[in-house]
Formats: sequence, structure tokens, C-alpha cells
Amino acid sequence: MTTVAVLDYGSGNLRSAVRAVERAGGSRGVEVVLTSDARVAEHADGLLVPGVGAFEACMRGLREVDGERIIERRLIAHRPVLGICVGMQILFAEGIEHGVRSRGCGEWPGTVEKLQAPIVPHMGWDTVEAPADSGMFAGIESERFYFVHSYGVREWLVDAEGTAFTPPGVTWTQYGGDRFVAAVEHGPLWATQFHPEKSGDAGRRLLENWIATL
Ligand SMILES: NC(=O)CC[C@H](N)C(=O)O
Repeated sequence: MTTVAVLDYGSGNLRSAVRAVERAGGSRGVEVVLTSDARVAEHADGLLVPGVGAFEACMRGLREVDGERIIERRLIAHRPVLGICVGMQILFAEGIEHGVRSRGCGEWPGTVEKLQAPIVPHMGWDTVEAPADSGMFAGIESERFYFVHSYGVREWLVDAEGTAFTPPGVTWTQYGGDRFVAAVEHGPLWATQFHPEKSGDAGRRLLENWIATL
């Protein structure tokens, strides 16, 4: 039995995330558990970190359930983690929202900052530019996903040039003259700024692709 833990750290969007993984994992007999228990979250086959709200508040909630350590220990053990929306944002080094600078998990360098676009929040369906060899977007015809956010990572700082390690796969979206990271695929750590659970068949297939890595 494959188990996916959805981390409950006081952020929102939990039920739709649970239902979406149940639907995507149904044919594989995936069991989904909503939990704030560190042991369950650390040892499940997959951990999904959803998120709604402000960066600082989400980081505070994550720390209250020891979420930084859970994520770190899972990644050291090469156990898959999927961050969605703010659950992706908090994986970066820091966030600046409403003038408040907060430290994130630091899995990747970079700053989450306000989108420089005429209309914010960026709310609705939009296209993504995924890398050709992406496992996250394998088999997905449509490249349209559902976004609801005002902040994002506008500059990707990981420079893999000349190194031995496989660089992360970075997916971008253009919006209102700005450009931000829409998804990252980095070994066991996957993250999406958009909401796969709100993105219809394309989102379901992305979750199926993630479940297939567990
Ligand atoms: N959907 C959300 O809750 C996103 C909130 C996040 N602080 C952002 O605006 O980018």
C-alpha cells in the first residue's frame, strides 16, 4: 500500500489536496492521510505540502509541526516531497510579503517576491514552459494550469554549469510582462506554483506522475 501524507500545518487548501491525491492515486491503491504527526509525515511514501496564505504565517505554521526538519530528513533519505503554491514558495531561501522578510526552508536559493505585473493576484488558467525531458509533465497534452498567487520566484539562482550534479528542471510562466518559476523538479523534491488539484485533467496527470515516483 502506497501512503501519501498531506501535511497539516494550519495552512488551507487541505481537503482539495487530499481529494485530488485520492483521485489520482485511486488506481494504484494509494492511501492518503492528512496529518501533523512528524513521524507519519517523515516516513510516508510521499509527502505533499499544500499552502494558502502569507509566506511568514505559513513558515510559522510549518515550524510549529517541525515541518522544516521533516522535509530535510525526507530529502536526505530521498523520499519524495511535493510542495504546492505557498508549499512551493516556503521551500526557497526567503520570502518578502507586505514588506516582511521571512526565512524559508532554503532548499533552493532565491527570494519569493511580489509579481511585477499590472494585475495582481495572478488568478486563473495560464500556460507553462516545461523542460523537454520533464517527468513531472510527461504525457500532459495541455500546458495550462490554475494559478492563484501574488508572489513568486522571479529569478532562478541555482547555477549547475560545470558541475557534476544534474540541475533541477525549472518550468516558467510569463504573466503581465513578468516571468516567474511555475514548477521545479529536483530529484525527490517537486514543487508547483500552480494548483494541480484545481487544474483538471492536466493537474491530475501531474499528480499521477508524482505518485508513480513514490
Ligand atoms: N494562493 C495563495 O494563498 C498564495 C498566497 C501567496 N502568499 C501569494 O500570494 O503568492
